[in-house]
Amino acid sequence: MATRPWVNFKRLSVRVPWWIVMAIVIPVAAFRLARFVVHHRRAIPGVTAVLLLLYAYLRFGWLPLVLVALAVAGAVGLWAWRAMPSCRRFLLLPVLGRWRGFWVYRRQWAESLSLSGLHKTFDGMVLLPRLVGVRCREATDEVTVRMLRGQNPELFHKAAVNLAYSFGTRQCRVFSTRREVAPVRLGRLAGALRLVDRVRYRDRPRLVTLVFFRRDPLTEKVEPFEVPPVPDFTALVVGLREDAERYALRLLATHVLVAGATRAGKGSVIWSLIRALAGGVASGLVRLWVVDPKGGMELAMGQPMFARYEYDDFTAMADLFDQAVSVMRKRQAALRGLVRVHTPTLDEPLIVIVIDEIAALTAYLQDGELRSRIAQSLGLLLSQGAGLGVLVVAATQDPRKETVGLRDLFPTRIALRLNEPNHADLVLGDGARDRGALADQIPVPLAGVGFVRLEGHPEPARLRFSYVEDALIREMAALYPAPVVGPFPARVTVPTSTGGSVVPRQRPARSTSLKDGPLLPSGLLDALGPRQLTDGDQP
Ligand SMILES: Nc1ncnc2c1ncn2[C@@H]1O[C@H](COP(=O)(O)OP(=O)(O)OP(=O)(O)O)[C@@H](O)[C@H]1O
Repeated sequence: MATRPWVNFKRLSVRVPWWIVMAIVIPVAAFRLARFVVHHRRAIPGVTAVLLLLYAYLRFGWLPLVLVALAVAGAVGLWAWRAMPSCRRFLLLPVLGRWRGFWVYRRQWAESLSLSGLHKTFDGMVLLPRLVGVRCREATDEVTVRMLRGQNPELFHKAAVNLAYSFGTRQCRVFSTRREVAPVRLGRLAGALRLVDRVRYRDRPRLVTLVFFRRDPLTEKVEPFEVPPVPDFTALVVGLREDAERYALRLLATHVLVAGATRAGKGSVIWSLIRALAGGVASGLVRLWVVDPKGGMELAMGQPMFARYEYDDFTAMADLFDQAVSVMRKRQAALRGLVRVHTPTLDEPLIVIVIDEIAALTAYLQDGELRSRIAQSLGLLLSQGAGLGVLVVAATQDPRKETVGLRDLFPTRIALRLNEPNHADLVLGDGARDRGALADQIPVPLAGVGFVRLEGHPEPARLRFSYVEDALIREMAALYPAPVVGPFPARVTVPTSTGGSVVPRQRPARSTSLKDGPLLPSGLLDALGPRQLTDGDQP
């Protein structure tokens, strides 16, 4: 016998007047859509595409949608197969940015910012910083935020950790200036483009950029980069930044101090830099004067690349610095009134003095007379040598003033793993640690990871220097030996992996005059400007 239902829903149902519902829903939906499009003009192509697909579906059914989906998937697959980098840059990362902007950031914005203490109350209203845009990079999400009136970037620095965890990441860095800098414009339209750039890249103090890390690209060892035949002293690629972009060090007219606890990877900074300069070393445009006071433990393998190499005789080291001062003085006399920055040429090359442990010369050296002689010469070089093409690149384990009294004379400073929390401020300047340079928290296995100040950015950037293995150093030494020239010939033997030593092939230096023009890349010539070239030079 059929059982009757307990409740007969059909009898309870009410007839819906659909025409009334549609008369309300359609205008409301149209109005909201129009408002969305007005507020998000960039979404117009997407909205148009969705409306067209909807129309196609209503008119012709599923088939057109399936065909469009197949065509789009095929085109994207082909693009990714043939040119993955451009596909990532122009399609995949922007799409990811849209998605994460909507799903991760906008959806949780009010809650996360309020709970992180970044809201304010005014006139009975709760105000929140405005999310301006989200851009995905290889490893990071860059979220641009307009601060409220009465806020400054320091508030965001303090809230950075809370923000990171609120949005499901472990690390958030706050930058108060633009992440990207205006490109160097060359060619016919350069003038007009520079004008556009001045507007486009103008300073906007009320915007901060929150950089959230989806993954840390610095946990993997960074492979050495290719050796440029002509080094660009304004941009020597030596490492990888936390946003997975290459880090280029500007060596032109600066001195570099590398500070790091023992086994922090100071050697990898020096070798990455030497590798980036190797092309210039072989051509004679760069001369490396190397001082290795730890008895040649760190740098001996690259000896053929060095125009001068001192590792056991402290008097010879002091002489080397004195000779560097006299080169500097000669250049001063020759260039006085003509240029402000020396342009390296084969006759007047860039002299880079590399010191593996500067404290061994300025603090630990027992002979007080020699120590003060070295300190005086170094002081002169550091205060006057940069513009004259006599540069100092020094490493130290201890960045305190007692050990490196000349610390503040190094304009470019790199902090690797450090022993004390306050050492980051000593190296990178006051407040660096508060702005994210947690150099004392770099794990021991992450050798070669450190912080630097990028030009124009108050917040330090995190990066990892490339690791140049011993075998590659030997190969570099054989491929890019310094040309033999007087008056300071290098004492050259290369230790081999089997314990013996060889004398590498060395080429005589090619003499040139200023008439041949400096062997510099166009980017550097542009940076130096036409005033820096003497009459006979051909850029
Ligand atoms: N950039 C790097 N990437 C990966 N591993 C590295 C890197 N730099 C150094 N290392 C590892 O850390 C070890 C110590 O490196 P390195 O000798 O350069 O440190 P250091 O700071 O110069 O040491 P010391 O204070 O003894 O002079 C190396 O043997 C290597 O295994």
